Parts: sequence; C-alpha cells; structure tokens
Amino acid sequence: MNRNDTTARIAHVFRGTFVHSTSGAAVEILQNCVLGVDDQGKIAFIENDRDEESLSKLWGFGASDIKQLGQHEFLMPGMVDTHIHASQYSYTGTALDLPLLEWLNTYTFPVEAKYKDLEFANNVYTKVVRRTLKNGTTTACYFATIHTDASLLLGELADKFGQRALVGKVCMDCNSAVPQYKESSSEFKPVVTPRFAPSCSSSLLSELGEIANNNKLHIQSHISENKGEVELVKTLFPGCKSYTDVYLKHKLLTDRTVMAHGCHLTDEELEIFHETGSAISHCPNSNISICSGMLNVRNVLNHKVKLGLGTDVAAGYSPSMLDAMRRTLDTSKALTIQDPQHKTLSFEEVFRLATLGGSEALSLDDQIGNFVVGKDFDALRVNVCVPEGPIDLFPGEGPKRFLSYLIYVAGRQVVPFPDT
Ligand SMILES: O=c1[nH]c(=O)c2nc[nH]c2[nH]1
Ligand SMILES: [Zn+2]
Repeated sequence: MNRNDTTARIAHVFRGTFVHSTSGAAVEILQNCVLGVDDQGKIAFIENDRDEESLSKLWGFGASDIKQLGQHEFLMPGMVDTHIHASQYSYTGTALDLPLLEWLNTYTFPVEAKYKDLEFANNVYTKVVRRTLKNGTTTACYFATIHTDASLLLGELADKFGQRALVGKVCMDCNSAVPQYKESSSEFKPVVTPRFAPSCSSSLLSELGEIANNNKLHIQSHISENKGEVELVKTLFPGCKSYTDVYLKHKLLTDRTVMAHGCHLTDEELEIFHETGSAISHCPNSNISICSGMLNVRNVLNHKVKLGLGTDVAAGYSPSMLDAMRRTLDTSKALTIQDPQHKTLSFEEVFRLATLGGSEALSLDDQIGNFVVGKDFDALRVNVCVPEGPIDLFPGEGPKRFLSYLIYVAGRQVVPFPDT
C-alpha cells in the first residue's frame, strides 16, 4: 500500500461490494472492500477493508467519511454506449418497418435536417443526455448531424449533465434522397464522423482520414450493417477489395476508430481490424429491429478485435445499455440455435463488453472501464432491492445473482440531477 501523490486529498470513500471486469476475469466481485476517490475524481485506492485503519491514517479520512453500501447494493463501472445517434432520439420506438437504406431516406434524413434549428436540437439533445444518464450510460459516443452549432450544443449539454461524451458532427456530401441534407466540402470543421461510405465521396473520406491522422482524433462510422449496403459499396468503390478496404485506403482505420455493426464482415476483414487496432460497436437491437443481420461477437473476439456495445438509437428502439446487453445475449443464443457449435456468450462476458470492452473500443481504457487505481471514478451505485422495484430477492443470494438480476430483470439506478 503506497501513497505516491501526497498532494491529492480524499473526497469520497465507499465501503462494500464492487463488481467490475478485468482482462483476466469477465466479472470480478470484490467484497468487503474500501475504495477512495481523490479530489481530482480519480481512484486513489481499492483495498480489503481489513486495511481500513492504515488507509485512513495514510489518506487522512475518518470513519464518519465512509459511505457504507447496503446489503443489496454494489458499485459497478458506468456503462459505455459506443454508438448512439442523439439526433434520432425524437423518433425512438417508431419507424422500424424498413431496411437500412430505405429507412435512412424515409425517416432519418428528413428528421436530421431539422437540426439547423437550435431550439429543436436543444430540446432533443437535453432529453437524450438525461435519458441515457438515467439508464446508467456515463460515457456515450454520439453521432449528431451535419450542423456544427447543434453538434457543439450536444457536447455542452453532455458536459452540463455530467456525461462523458464523444460527439461527432456527421460528415456527408452525397445524398440524393434528401438533397438539402448534405454539405459541400468547404464547410467542414475537423470532426471525424464520415456517416458511412455510401454517403461520402472518396475525396471527403481522404480529407477526413488526413484530419484524423494529423490530429490524432477519434473516428466513427458504420460498416457492413446490411447486405444491400455492402453491395452498394462494391458498386460505389469498385477499386476496393472490400468495405473494410474502402476505409483502410482512406486511412480511416486506426486504433482510435470505432465502426458500428460489422454484421457481414469476412474473417479477412476482421484481420484488418485486428492489425489496425480498430474497434467494432455491436448494436444488436438495431441489427434485429431493421433486419440487418446478426453479428457473431464470438468470432470477432476470437480475432482479437476490440468490441463494445451500442444502442444505435433510433434504429435500436431502446436507449438503455441494459437492453443492449440483453439483445447481445439474445443474438448470441440465436446463433447457437442455428449452430450448436457456436459458443454462446455468458452474461458475465456481456457485462464486460458494456463496461471495460466499451472503454477499450473508444480507446478510453486508460481512464475508465473498471476500478483501477489512477482511473476516473466513473461508477453506478446499484440497489437491486428498492421499494416497488422489479426484482424479487430470495434468501441466501449474493452479488453474482444481483448482477444477473440487474442484467436480466433490471434494478433501479438513480441520477440526482441538480434541478429534479
Ligand atoms: O443504423 C444506422 N443508422 C444510421 O443513421 C446510419 N447512417 C448510415 N448507416 C446507418 N446505420
Ligand atoms: Zn448508427
């Protein structure tokens, strides 16, 4: 037990059960532990509570400073939504009757065009940030729209409500369905979110690759979501060997890239993801809702490709990462029904994908994802036994069962917003 940084002071101490993932364990349950948070919001220590006395001397806190977690409570890392369209939140739970390309032209582009109106943007963006926080998403990787002012507003709102957000101003210069909803290259600000290959010219993709590499920026886009889209990309980029090759050739596959979906990627393409350190955001609700495909997560993990989960609102009808976990399990089980040799994902593995996996997919695993000294204290306090809650407990149950209940049945997470 060492205290290297003598200037940091302790702001919070929690005692109780902590549940998180590590590289070696999909779920690690730390019982009877104390966790200290310094005044910079970083985890200062996490130790067994038998060392509490020496810790309190070392860090200068008293017994009355300790927040004791209840018998049915635990702390877990905040969930990471690696792919969500904030601008589509206004029609979540509707418009799921068309496949991807028709869905974009009919529902999505006309709605996204409305974000030139900042009042409209303010209303929807406030709601989506608050809603996702209430659902336990402490980090979100957002697609906004092509409008710079509204995209900046989304970043400000996330900051105001305390959500860590990556915000992408969407870049697209090809749109024949809704021609007013696109931009010309000269208007761009350096935000690296090519919508997907079919709505970007080769010169736009090259420019974005250049900007991202020169400034070491994150990149997000979509890839191989639906078979019609894959065919379209073949005709639009005949010089490229595959959809992955389109992004590779435009220098858009880096270790800060996250590509949504990837349902129809070949093993050869997954190898390129592995080599470049690019990640996949698995969006199972969306994949089923608009009948895009079923990603074989096991195969992606076997290729050692980084993978997180995404809600993909509004092609995904739920903004909840608990839902994303359940749909991930459902898809994995459907793949096992099709092929009994398929090794079904466990709920523990899915928990890791929603937390540590997401942080890796966004290259934020040096800051968040699990309870490690020096990382940000980014946590959810979960109580599986609240009045009128959805979970019925039975004698003798412990934290592992509580975690399973949380994923399958859902506990209640409370976000005390300043004005509610
Ligand atoms: O699910 C999706 N939602 C979108 O908005 C989108 N744009 C391109 N490809 C897409 N896929
Ligand atoms: Zn998407």
